[in-house]
Amino acid sequence: MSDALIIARIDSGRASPSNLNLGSRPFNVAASGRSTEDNALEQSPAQIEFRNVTKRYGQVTAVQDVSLTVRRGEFLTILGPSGSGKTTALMLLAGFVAPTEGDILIAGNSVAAVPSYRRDQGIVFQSYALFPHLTVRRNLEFPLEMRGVNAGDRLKRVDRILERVHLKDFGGRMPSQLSGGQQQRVALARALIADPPFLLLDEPLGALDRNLREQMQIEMKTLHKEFGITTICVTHDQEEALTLSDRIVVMRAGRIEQTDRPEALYDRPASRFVANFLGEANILENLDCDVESNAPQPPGTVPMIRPERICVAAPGAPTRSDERQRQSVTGIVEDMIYAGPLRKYHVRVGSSVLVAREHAASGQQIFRQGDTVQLDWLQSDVRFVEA
Ligand SMILES: Nc1ncnc2c1ncn2[C@@H]1O[C@H](COP(=O)(O)OP(=O)(O)OP(=O)(O)O)[C@@H](O)[C@H]1O
Repeated sequence: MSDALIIARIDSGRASPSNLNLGSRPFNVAASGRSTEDNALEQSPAQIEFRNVTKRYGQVTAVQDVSLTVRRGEFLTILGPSGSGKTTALMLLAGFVAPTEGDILIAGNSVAAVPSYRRDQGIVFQSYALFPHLTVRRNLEFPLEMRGVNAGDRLKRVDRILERVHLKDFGGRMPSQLSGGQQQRVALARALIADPPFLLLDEPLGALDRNLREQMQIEMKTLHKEFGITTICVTHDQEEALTLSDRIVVMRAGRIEQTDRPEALYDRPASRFVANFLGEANILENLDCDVESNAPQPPGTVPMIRPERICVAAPGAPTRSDERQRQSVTGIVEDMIYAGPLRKYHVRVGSSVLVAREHAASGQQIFRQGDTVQLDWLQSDVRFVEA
C-alpha cells in the first residue's frame, strides 16, 4: 500500500520538540522565528486526532502508541525509512485498516465504526489510480456522481477544477494520453473536486522524474495554499517533505521520533536518528579533543554539527569565527567532491571522518586528498542529540 497519495494536517501531541521528555536539553525550546502563518495554524482547531493508536499484524507492530493532532489547514508530512509505519498510519486514517488499540477522531468524533467509503476524504496514490477506460472529464465526474451531484453542477465543477490544475484542454483525453505529471494533476483534481475536509497523499510524486517532481512540488504547494485543505502526505523523500510541509512527523519502527516544522527539525534534531535521516550530520565522537559548546552536554546525548557549519582552512590560517567561540581540529582530506556550486570534503580526524560542505567561492583555496586541513566551527552551532 505504499503507493497512495494523501494530504492532511497532523500534529504530534506526543513528540513535538516543545514536549519531548528530554530533560534540560537546549533543543526542548521551540525554535524562534515563527511566522504569522505558523501561529495561525497553531491556533486553528484540531481536525484529526490519533489517540495512542497501535496497529499489529500478528507479531509485527506496524504502528505503536502514536498520538497526533492535525490542525485544520495544515500540510503535514509523515517521513521515515521503509517499514517505519508511515503507510499504515495513513491507511488507519483512511479507514482501510482498523487500529488494534487506541482511537482516531475526526472533527472530535471517533471514526472507529465508520467505514472508509463513508469517510469524506480525498485520496491520491502514487500510481494515480485513474480509471483507464474513462476520459479525464469522466474520471473527475465520478466522485461527484457518487455523491448525487446533478449533471449541470458536475459540468461546472469539472470545468473549474480543470482550469485550476492547468488542464482545461485535456478533458477529452484518456489517462494513457497524458504525461506522468498531467496524470498526477488529474488524480489531485479528482481528490479535490468534491471539496473533502482533508486530503491524504501517499508517495504522491514517487513515480515522477526529478525535474517533474520539483515542478509538481511547487504546484502542490500552490494548490494547498489556494484550497487551504488539511493535507497529510506520506513520503520517504526528505526534500519533498522539507519543501511541502508545515510540519513533519519523523517515524521510526512504528513510533513517532520527532514532530516539528521543517527548519526546526533540521536545525535542532532531537536524536541521532533524526539528524542522520534529515540531511547529513557529523557526530563529534572520538575526536582527539573535547567538543565545546555554549550549552552543557545533557546525559545520554552526543554532540552533532551540520556539514555546512564547518569551515575548511589551511592549518594555522586565521579563522572566520570569533576566537572565543571557535573550536578547531586538524585532519587529513580523504576525499573532495564537486557537487555543482558546493564542495564536499571528507576529512579524517582521529578515528572519525567529518564531512564539511562549502560554497565554492572564487579565490578560495581548494584542498585535495592527503592535504592536512584545519576544520573549525562555532560552539553555538553544536547541537546535542539523543545518542
Ligand atoms: N498487511 C500487513 N501484514 C503484515 N505486516 C504488515 C502489513 N502491512 C504492513 N506490515 C508491516 O508493518 C510495518 C510497517 O509497514 P508500512 O507499510 O506502514 O511501512 P512504510 O513506512 O510505509 O514503508 P514503505 O516506505 O516501504 O512503504 C512493516 O514491517 C511491514 O512489513
